[in-house]
Amino acid sequence: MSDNPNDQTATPLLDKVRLPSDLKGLSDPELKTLATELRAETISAVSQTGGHLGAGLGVVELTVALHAVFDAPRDKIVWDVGHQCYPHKILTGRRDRIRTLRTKGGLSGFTKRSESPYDPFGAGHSSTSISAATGFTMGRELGAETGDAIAVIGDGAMSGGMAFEAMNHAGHLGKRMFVVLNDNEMSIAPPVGALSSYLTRLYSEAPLQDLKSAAKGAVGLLPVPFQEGARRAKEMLKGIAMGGTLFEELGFSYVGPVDGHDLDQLLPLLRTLKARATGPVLIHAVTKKGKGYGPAENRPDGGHATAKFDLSTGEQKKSPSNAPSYTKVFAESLIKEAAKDEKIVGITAAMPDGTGLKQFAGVYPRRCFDVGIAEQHAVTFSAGLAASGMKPFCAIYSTFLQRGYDQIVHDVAIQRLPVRFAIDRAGLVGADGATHAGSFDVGFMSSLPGMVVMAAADEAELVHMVATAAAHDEGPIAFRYPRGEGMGVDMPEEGVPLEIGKGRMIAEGARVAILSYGTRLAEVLKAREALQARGLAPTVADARFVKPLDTDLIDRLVAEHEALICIEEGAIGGFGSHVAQYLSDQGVFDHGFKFRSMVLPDTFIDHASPEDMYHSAGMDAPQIEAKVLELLGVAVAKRA
Ligand SMILES: Cc1ncc(C[n+]2csc(CCOP(=O)(O)OP(=O)(O)O)c2C)c(N)n1
Ligand SMILES: CC(=O)[C@@H](O)[C@H](O)COP(=O)(O)O
Ligand SMILES: [Mg+2]
Repeated sequence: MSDNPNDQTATPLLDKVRLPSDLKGLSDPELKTLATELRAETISAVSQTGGHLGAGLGVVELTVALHAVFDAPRDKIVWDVGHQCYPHKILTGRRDRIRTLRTKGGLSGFTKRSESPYDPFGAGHSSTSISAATGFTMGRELGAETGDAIAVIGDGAMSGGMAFEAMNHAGHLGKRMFVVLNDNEMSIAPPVGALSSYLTRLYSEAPLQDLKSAAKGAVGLLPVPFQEGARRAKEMLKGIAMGGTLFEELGFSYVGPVDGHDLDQLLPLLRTLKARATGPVLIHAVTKKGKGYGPAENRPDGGHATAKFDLSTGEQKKSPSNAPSYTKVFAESLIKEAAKDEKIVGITAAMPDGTGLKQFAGVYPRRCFDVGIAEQHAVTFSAGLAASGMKPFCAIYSTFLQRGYDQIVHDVAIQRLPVRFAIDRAGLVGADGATHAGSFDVGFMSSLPGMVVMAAADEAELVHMVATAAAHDEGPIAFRYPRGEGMGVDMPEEGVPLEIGKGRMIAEGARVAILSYGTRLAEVLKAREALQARGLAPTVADARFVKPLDTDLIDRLVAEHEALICIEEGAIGGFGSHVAQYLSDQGVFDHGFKFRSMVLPDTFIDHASPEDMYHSAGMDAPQIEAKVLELLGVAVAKRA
């Protein structure tokens, strides 16, 4: 990168690499140097962009080894979650754009098929890679023009149910494919449960430096005619032990544990496997999250995600906050409610920090459960708790709750069990992009009979919604709130349960009424101010509930206005659709009443700042103002 030979970020070898094919001519010592440069480049890039750092640093050597040995894009390297793929992006023709990561128009922070042929499968959510790799494998068996499939999956992701479903199937199919288990003994938080202890046991009982047992079982991978070659392979497999009964029972040959930072082990191992493996193989690589960058290694989460930071100190450049985050407000409110009711418990699926339940666990450790990356289990576990008489608050990001939908329908809603769903990261989340957008929960929760569904317009409302959920024992209830800071409103001392199914009037106006659901209310009020300056101030109300709908409020808005606009941070099929259904049932449209519903467009919106994303969705204050003017037939000059 730099011409200065003293510059620690000088990357002379990496500068010569544009595509994985450029690695083929490099010697093993050169590949080691390349790994050092790749790590430096990754750290330098993320210091300028922010993003997922620790996971990528943990797979630098694996990335180099996989690209040196396999032939992407014909061979399909499938990164689980995809948050560790920045070094892979640098080696696959995207280095020139790596400093655009997660920004508008820039590279995605995850693998993405539309971005590169070297990303054979997109991700963002966990535990999908083995299923996808099995699909590629069977495609090849059925004649598709594709090479080997290699899933690279972390120990956290491996604990997700899908990973086991896929291992079970792939083992049964018995076809040649590879799973690299990248075991850094970390999820975002410390990993949960028996699988984690099992993996640790595998390498504590067969330490990495155990050379004798290393090559022993590798012969088992090989077809009989290759036994002679196998003896030579043994030599190459130094440092590798055999074990992993669990994986073997599932039908995989287990190879490992191997030091995932040692190219002297990784390269010969992968070369041998590539040359000789006949069935499904699991390679257990032991790595360190944040490897090679002190500030990341020393963080309790291995530097999982970071804001932009100072390269020399690792100090993050976070903008000062003006208000508490919604997550914090949720956690503090739940702690207060739990002090009054010992039946309240918290459930998170591997996101104790992200959902604020770590704070709750600090006060009520016995009443908080991290179930690991297992959203389906989290929902049904909550249902079981509710059936036992407890009051579970199941706190899951909107996007990850999608994975537990059948459980919400079948285990919670049909049985009318009072599970409280705290739906964080509702709406557009910004840099994580479309895979992490919380766009669909309003629709999928509100379509369920008996489900009470709320959205907080600000952080004070959230406090009351936590209290409402705590008090609601009649059936399931959900409340949603966005990522990031609140509005900076005055906070109540204590939450007061809201009347179920009742909204609130915010500002009286004339001709047009805007009924807002969720935190777009702030933009609506900005639009109202602009319209007021034109003498056209609309009425503004906050629906609070999509289910049950406040039909009294809607009736009043219809009776007193010539037009109604609904707005929400969600996709088609949510709040606006419920209101439209109600108005249609009432025959309101028969009399020419004007109605508009402002929802997210029917498209997946790419990563950008949340403000940019809402602008491209047509949902910021000037766009709301324009919608009102259009409804009133007031002509205005087109905005850029
Ligand atoms: C379905 C789903 N739930 C939760 C997450 C949030 N998440 C992203 S990465 C991660 C930890 C993954 O741990 P691991 O697979 O061990 O990878 P590492 O970060 O340690 O490399 C979690 C919980 C997710 N992406 N998808
Ligand atoms: C990769 C992943 O799924 C998580 O790390 C996610 O990016 C966290 O999002 P928040 O930053 O909103 O907690
Ligand atoms: Mg891990």
